[in-house]
Amino acid sequence: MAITEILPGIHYVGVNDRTTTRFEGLWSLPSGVSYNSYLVIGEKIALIDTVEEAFGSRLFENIREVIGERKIDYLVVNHMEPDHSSSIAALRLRYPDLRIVGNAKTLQMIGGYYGIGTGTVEVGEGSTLDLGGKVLSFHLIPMVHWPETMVTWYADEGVVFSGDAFGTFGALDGGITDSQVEPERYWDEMRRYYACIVGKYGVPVQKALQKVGGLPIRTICPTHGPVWQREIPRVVDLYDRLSRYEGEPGAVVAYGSMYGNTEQMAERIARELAEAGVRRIRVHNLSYADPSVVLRDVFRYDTLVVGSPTYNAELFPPVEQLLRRLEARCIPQRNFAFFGSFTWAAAAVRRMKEFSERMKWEPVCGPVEMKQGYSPAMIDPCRSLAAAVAERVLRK
Ligand SMILES: Cc1cc2nc3c(=O)[nH]c(=O)nc-3n(C[C@H](O)[C@H](O)[C@H](O)COP(=O)(O)O)c2cc1C
Repeated sequence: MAITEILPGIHYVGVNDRTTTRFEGLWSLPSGVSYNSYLVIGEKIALIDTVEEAFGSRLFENIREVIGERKIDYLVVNHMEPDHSSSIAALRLRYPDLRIVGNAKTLQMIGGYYGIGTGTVEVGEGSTLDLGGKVLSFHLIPMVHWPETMVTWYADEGVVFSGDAFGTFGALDGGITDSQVEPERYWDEMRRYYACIVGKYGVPVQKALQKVGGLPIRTICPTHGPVWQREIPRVVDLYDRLSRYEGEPGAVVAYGSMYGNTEQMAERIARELAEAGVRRIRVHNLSYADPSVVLRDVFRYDTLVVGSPTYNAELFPPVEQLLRRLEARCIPQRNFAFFGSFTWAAAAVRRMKEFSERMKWEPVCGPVEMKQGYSPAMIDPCRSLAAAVAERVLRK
């Protein structure tokens, strides 16, 4: 079997990106990201998805290494986000007879992005494509996380080409399948990818899981990260819990602070949480923390405590940004508590109360509001807030 052959006639031809610093211009990539693409070889050859345009020549080399001068007959486009579709135009130039397979929404987007309107094959829910010896079928999973998204299913081997579903950040350091890599390295990266990229779409992900969950899957080929075989139960369970927004017992304390006074409240609250028996506590100073890590932790844990100074009669901007991101992700439930500070006219605590009302998160207890500097007088109120939060975290 060739080095890239995952299963007979199915090859990994994706690439690693270790140079882009921010995915979507937003989310950090401390250990890179892979753009996965797969060749399915029957009597005819299909390529499933492409890679980010800047890495197109490497994709073409990888394809050539597997099939030499043979032609690709079909490109199946599961997902149109440009990190997977932006090599389509170059691929078409290289293989002019290539037919592009996608659903109606996909084909419309291919026209809009790449000006391609000919040599296409439109498929819908349950359509099949016979490669001669290998039959692929297509199943729509809209809004995971774009409207045109679909998965490709190869029933004979139980392989689902799942697009971004079940994907992770993190380049593939040598290994391709989960038995060739250390899976532990990827769980936090899967959470971070989910929270940043897919997080808003819990309901469509649940629908997709119900649809795909009915298939006897033995291999998941996502568009980012390892190919899943051994770890499928864990991967599906993680996606299920993330898309139900189910947090594990644990508390995130996220705060902003200019001069350290609100920070001292945060430190006190975290210490009191630990004293009360909470073991999983993650404290983030929002001016410095990586926003993708904060989002990951909020998705992971069931409790969130937020602190903010008043800043020009509003929340401190990094706190405001976090709360907006949480609102955008429609997280239905978290144990929530908040604290804040001001010097002459308070606003931060009021804004956080309004946030909890918009989210329909019933706060665990009343807020702690501090006027001017931190002093020992703040210890008791911080302890009371932490006690109420700890009781909720430990109740499970
Ligand atoms: C640029 C700026 C704007 C501020 N705006 C307000 C305000 O509108 N109302 C208020 O009561 N305090 C205001 N403050 C005072 C801060 O709220 C106060 O310094 C802060 O709560 C102390 O917390 P910290 O030490 O954690 O930064 C402002 C401070 C700065 C530096």
